[in-house]
Amino acid sequence: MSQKILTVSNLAVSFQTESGTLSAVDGVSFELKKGSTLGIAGESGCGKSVTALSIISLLPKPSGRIDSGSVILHGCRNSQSFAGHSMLNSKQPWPLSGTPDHENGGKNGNENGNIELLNLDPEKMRTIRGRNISMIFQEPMTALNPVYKIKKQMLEVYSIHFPDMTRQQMTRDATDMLKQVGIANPDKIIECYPHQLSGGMRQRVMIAMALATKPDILIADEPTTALDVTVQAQILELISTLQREMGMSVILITHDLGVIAENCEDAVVMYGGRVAERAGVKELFKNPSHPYTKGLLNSIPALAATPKTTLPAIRGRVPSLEEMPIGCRFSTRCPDVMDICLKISPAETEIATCHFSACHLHEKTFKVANDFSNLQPDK
Ligand SMILES: Nc1ncnc2c1ncn2[C@@H]1O[C@H](COP(=O)(O)OP(=O)(O)OP(=O)(O)O)[C@@H](O)[C@H]1O
Repeated sequence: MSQKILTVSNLAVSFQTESGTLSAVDGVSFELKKGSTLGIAGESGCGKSVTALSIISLLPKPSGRIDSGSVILHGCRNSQSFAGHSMLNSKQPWPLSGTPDHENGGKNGNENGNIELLNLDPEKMRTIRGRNISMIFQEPMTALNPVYKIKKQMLEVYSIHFPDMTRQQMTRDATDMLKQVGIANPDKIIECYPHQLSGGMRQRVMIAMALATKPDILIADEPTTALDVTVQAQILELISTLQREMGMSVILITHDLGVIAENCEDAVVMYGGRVAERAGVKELFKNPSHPYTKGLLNSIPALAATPKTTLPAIRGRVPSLEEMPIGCRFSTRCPDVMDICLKISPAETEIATCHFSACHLHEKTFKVANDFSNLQPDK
């Protein structure tokens, strides 16, 4: 059984808007295994980014709010023990388990180094963010400051997390890191402004910044969407190489199931802010069960398909949060919709070992993960 590094349980997030309180993420649960890659897939607006931002407390304020749930970081490193080290020179992954969380004072953590990240003190969350969990975004220009050189922005990461390092050490480590992400002339590039670099180079710089602290977990939110196809493949390959070298765990967010198939061990398929299906990738692709997953898979073009083949698309579009249907959120587009789907949200059902689907079609056949007898019609 693989060791877990992150457990998300029943996460619920809402936004306060002019139309009222809108539920963006509702009862999302999954586990990230140590050293592995978990893919989160789904169409635009299904709650992938909101889930990721909730994990590191970066929901837009004040509108975004975590209503309930739990996010546990397992085996959190004690940051005191490595303050001032030049981490890039270490060939070993940082110890991930058994370190007591002294910093946490026992408030959100325990003696196994498990930390509840929701409602963590903002100061402590800042330490976790970057040091333990880093995130890279779809469009690096939104994360890089256009008016500062790469050097200033990279050194800021070091000075926040390793205040004991000298400026010289920081510059050396930053340059090494740029080299590690495949930038050929790092001494020159570090003196550039973001706009002087290509999209692929900027994304590499973002990855270098995110990995400068050798985080335990990297969250990559559509890291290649803004790039052309060849650069996409290079960036995904780079992430997976660095993951192996650093012993990192990765959450890879994408709308592309092909990317999930090639890069992930486990996958979560989200729809309308809920988990439709989750399983190991091999199992998911071999035995897709939720009508939404089946629809997504059917719409992937096959290499062997004849030209002009019409792909079966999922009818309709993802509803906005204001118009989300009661009952199953996929009911308005589902080819297998039944009466019950219009009234009651399906519970997650374990349809095979570690393979969960939230669909009424499966509840009668398989053991329901939650107690179905207590389910009430949605209001
Ligand atoms: N600040 C906000 N205020 C109100 N609603 C929001 C806000 N941010 C996100 N949402 C809504 O939350 C839902 C989930 O958004 P999210 O960005 O997580 O989707 P996503 O699956 O990541 O989509 P994409 O692939 O387009 O990034 C969407 O309906 C979105 O409109």
